[in-house]
Amino acid sequence: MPALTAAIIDLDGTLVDTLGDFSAALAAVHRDLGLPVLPTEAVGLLVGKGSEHLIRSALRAVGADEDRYAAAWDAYQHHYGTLNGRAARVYPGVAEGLRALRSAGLRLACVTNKPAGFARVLLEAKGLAGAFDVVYGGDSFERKKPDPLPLLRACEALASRPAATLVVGDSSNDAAAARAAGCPVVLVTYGYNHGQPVRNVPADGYLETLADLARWV
Ligand SMILES: O=C(O)COP(=O)(O)O
Ligand SMILES: [Mg+2]
Repeated sequence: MPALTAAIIDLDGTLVDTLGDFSAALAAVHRDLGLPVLPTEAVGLLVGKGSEHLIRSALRAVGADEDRYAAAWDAYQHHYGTLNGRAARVYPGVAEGLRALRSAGLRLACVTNKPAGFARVLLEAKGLAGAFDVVYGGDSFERKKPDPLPLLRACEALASRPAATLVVGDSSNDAAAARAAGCPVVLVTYGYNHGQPVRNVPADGYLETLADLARWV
């Protein structure tokens, strides 16, 4: 691997455990619509492919009609906006890992499938915003991860070649986007990964915590 000049880090399941926020917001949506509420573990299997996917999959999981989607989307914007960050916790080792990358001179981007507005508010609330040169969300470009587009745009913004830009994520979605963009990728072992064992996803390495990033720079 060439010397790294930048890193692109995923948000949900990598920097912050947001499952409590997702679960509370979806529960409020389903209550508003008079639908059954999904247990948190079931929500965890649906996180990582953006809000549209999450809302649609949750409706499908409780047997609701497709035509409830527009109302569910509006309710979700409201509830997630209100609850954003409340039940979310920064994972152990994150502050240390980000410090190691910054002190090695790397430029940093946060690229998530979460809408950019929600992502920026969450990073700010958790004291992580200052670490990042740019933050992009699932609504920043025409396509989201696993498409490589958001990662390629982040490389441009950071003036870093993909081969010298390390992607750090928690799911097959991050790995597929990184591979397609030509970026090396490491995956954390504590995230969501759609409920599948993350070590089955091909990657350049696996991290117990982001503090292990010190070995990569
Ligand atoms: O699906 C989401 O909203 C969040 O996904 P992320 O893992 O890309 O941050
Ligand atoms: Mg993630």
